Amino acid sequence: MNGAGNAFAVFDARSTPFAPTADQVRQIAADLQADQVIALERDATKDVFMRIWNSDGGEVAACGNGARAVAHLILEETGKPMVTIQTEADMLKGYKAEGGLVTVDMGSPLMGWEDIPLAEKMDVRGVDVKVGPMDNPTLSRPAVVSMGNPHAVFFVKDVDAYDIPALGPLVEWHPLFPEGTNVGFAQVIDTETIRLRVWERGAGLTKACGTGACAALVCAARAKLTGRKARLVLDGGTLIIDWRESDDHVYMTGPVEMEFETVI
Ligand SMILES: N[C@H](CCC[C@H](N)C(=O)O)C(=O)O
Repeated sequence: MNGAGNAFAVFDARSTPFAPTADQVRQIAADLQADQVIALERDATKDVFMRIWNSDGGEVAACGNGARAVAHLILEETGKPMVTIQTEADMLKGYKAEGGLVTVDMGSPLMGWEDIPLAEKMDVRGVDVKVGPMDNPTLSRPAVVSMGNPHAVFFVKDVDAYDIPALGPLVEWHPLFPEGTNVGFAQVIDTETIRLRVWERGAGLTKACGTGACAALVCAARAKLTGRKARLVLDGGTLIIDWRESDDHVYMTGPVEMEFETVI
């Protein structure tokens, strides 16, 4: 399945257990050119439990576009107006939106150093990660936030001016991030539009990143660079991110496509 350019291999494990090894995940992701591998499992109280592995084989707790793809599947399957998806990180709600789009309520952003997590106690507004020459760093002072997974967002003048495959890994596994981090390169176009490219933890430069889009909007709004709702323009598509004051939840809306389905 494809969510705004993010490619997923989704396995329905509600009847047949699916517990791949890291090597098997890597092989599946390579064979199907998937950014993440996702397994749907039964859940005692929610419509489905969603497990997520990055293409490097590591299991993670959150995947925004993956949640939208799963929401689309379960909304179609059940005909319900809203579906609940449990992940390691949070309980998410999925809804049909206008124009065949799908919305997922991603819950509240987490901003404590232990939420991200960071390697030491600090005010997250003071994170000073430098990349490149110390006297004239290529990147510095990312905004950091967790959407159930860690994100470091650099606000830059031109996202296309950066060698993301060279710079991304230097931040992804920086010692300040003991569990690694996703690395966003965000260019504020206007108060309602952000151009975003993401070097994903465990998956590299992808065409879209749902939690990355949420993270970039939250960090931009927190810094008063945009309002609390904006269009996030990624290489693979556009997401509407709305960080609502009413409940502090971040709502992500965008396209989902079933690329092909098979029985194995
Ligand atoms: N690479 C992310 C997981 C997938 C995130 C992305 N595909 C999304 O849509 O949120 C991580 O390691 O936290």
